[in-house]
Amino acid sequence: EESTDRPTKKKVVAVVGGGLVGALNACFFAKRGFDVKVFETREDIRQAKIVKGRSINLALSHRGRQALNHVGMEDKIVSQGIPMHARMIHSLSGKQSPIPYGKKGQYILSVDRSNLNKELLTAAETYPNTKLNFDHKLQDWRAETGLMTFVRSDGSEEQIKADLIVGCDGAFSAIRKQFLRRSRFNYSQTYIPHGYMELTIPPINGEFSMKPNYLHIWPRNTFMMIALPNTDKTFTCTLFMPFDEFEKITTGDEVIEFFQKYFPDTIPLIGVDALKRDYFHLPAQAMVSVKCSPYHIGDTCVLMGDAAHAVVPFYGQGMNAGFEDCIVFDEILDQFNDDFSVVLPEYTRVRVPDDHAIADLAMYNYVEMRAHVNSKWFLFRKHVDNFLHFLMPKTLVPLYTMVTFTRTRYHQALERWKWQDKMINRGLLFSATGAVFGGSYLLIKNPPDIDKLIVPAEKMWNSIVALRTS
Ligand SMILES: Cc1cc2nc3c(=O)[nH]c(=O)nc-3n(C[C@H](O)[C@H](O)[C@H](O)COP(=O)(O)OP(=O)(O)OC[C@H]3O[C@@H](n4cnc5c(N)ncnc54)[C@H](O)[C@@H]3O)c2cc1C
Ligand SMILES: Cc1cnn(-c2ccc(OCc3ccccc3)c(C(=O)O)c2)c1-c1ccc(Cl)c(F)c1
Repeated sequence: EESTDRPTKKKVVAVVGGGLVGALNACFFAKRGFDVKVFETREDIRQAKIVKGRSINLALSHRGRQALNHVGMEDKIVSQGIPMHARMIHSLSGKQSPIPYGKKGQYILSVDRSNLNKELLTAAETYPNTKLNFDHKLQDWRAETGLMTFVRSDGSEEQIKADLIVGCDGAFSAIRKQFLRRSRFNYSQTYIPHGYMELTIPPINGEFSMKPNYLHIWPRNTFMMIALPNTDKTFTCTLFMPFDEFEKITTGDEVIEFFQKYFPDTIPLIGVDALKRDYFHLPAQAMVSVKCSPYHIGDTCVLMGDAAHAVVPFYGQGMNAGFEDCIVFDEILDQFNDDFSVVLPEYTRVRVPDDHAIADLAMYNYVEMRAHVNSKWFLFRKHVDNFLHFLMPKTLVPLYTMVTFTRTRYHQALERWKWQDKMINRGLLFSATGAVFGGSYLLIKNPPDIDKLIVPAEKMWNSIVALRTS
């Protein structure tokens, strides 16, 4: 007779990848009472000296904050971040133009990547039902049995079985490899021609050398640079540029010549010697966009974070989307009482359209900024967005606002933006037609002295053309 008082054995959830999403996911699953085992290929970064390579700071916005809030981490992480209330657009002449994101409370946060990862790992470790296993690299796994093989840095192997495997092992996921061998698994990856490189703006006399509470942007069409503030009063600049442009610059003098031409105001801020040194410190890094579906296999495995959807960083949403994955999965676990056989397919059905939408939006931003966006155009577009939103706050919400400051589903934000764009174009068309007919009527009624009209019209046209092309 099965004893009724024996507690049902806790299901084992293996989180592969102890990066930002994996560490947060461990907290989500641990909070639900699962037996959570995290496997991370790297050593414990809380003991390691420096984490090389990846972007040093990130923009945390509403979606990511909501996920942190769910596991009680929002206040801690926000307190260690720096609010950015507006964009600060740097023109070629060095003029700085702030454009607020919107209402008072609407700001994004610059957070340190490594510190965030450490805090989340420590938070996961506070749950008695969570075990962190570092120096565990997933080598292989089997969907049929849920059996995983990990290899250690000493070459030894370890086999682990779990009820659920959560692949949070990033854009080059080893978990996803098994998905690629299966029929009807859709996969696409795109490396963009741009690379990125990080540079540092040090403090001046112990103080920030630029206004700290801004997302600093130098939009130069093909070349773009951003700077996010750090708590040590430095800024981390990220230079985005085509690889073949990076490759043309081979000497320190050529670096200075390039910055003199495109980002002259940053030379005294970064420093000539530092610029010459840091530019050659690490090679430019690649950026890849990965889309796939389904996100699950049976009731055994699910992909989340960059393992499911790596996006180009031109919307500052990759981590926020991965963090939101955790909330969505948790909500579906609630809905279907932790029944993985129902939860996993439902997660794919609900989440794939949204993660694909943000991947498309990020790529769209990249293409749009690369092609059209210099500082004048950036300012014009954002002021138009803010003006239209001011006129009709409920009807016309800027896409950036929906994506960054709400939890509007990404695919619905995209659809709404397309609808709004159509309305604005129709509106512009309607008012232009009205102006033409109305103007013609007035002209016929009382013809003006045409010579006085040509000059201002030409000036207006030239300024519009200049906006688009200079
Ligand atoms: C230049 C740049 C700027 C960015 N800026 C922003 C931003 O401003 N805002 C934002 O929201 N996002 C930003 N992102 C995106 C963000 O960095 C990623 O979306 C986020 O790091 C994804 O987290 P993740 O945990 O899914 O993957 P990762 O952070 O890649 O973590 C994966 C983890 O899995 C581990 N791992 C890998 N393979 C294995 C294996 N076989 N076995 C075990 N462990 C393994 C890795 O060591 C790593 O710890 C940016 C990205 C870049 C490149
Ligand atoms: C890290 C982070 C967080 N958010 N954003 C972001 C992205 C795009 C934006 O507008 C696109 C646009 C401006 C003007 C016209 C069309 C589109 C805005 C904005 O509206 O301020 C903010 C970034 C970011 C990341 C990389 C680059 Cl290169 C960059 F410039 C900013």
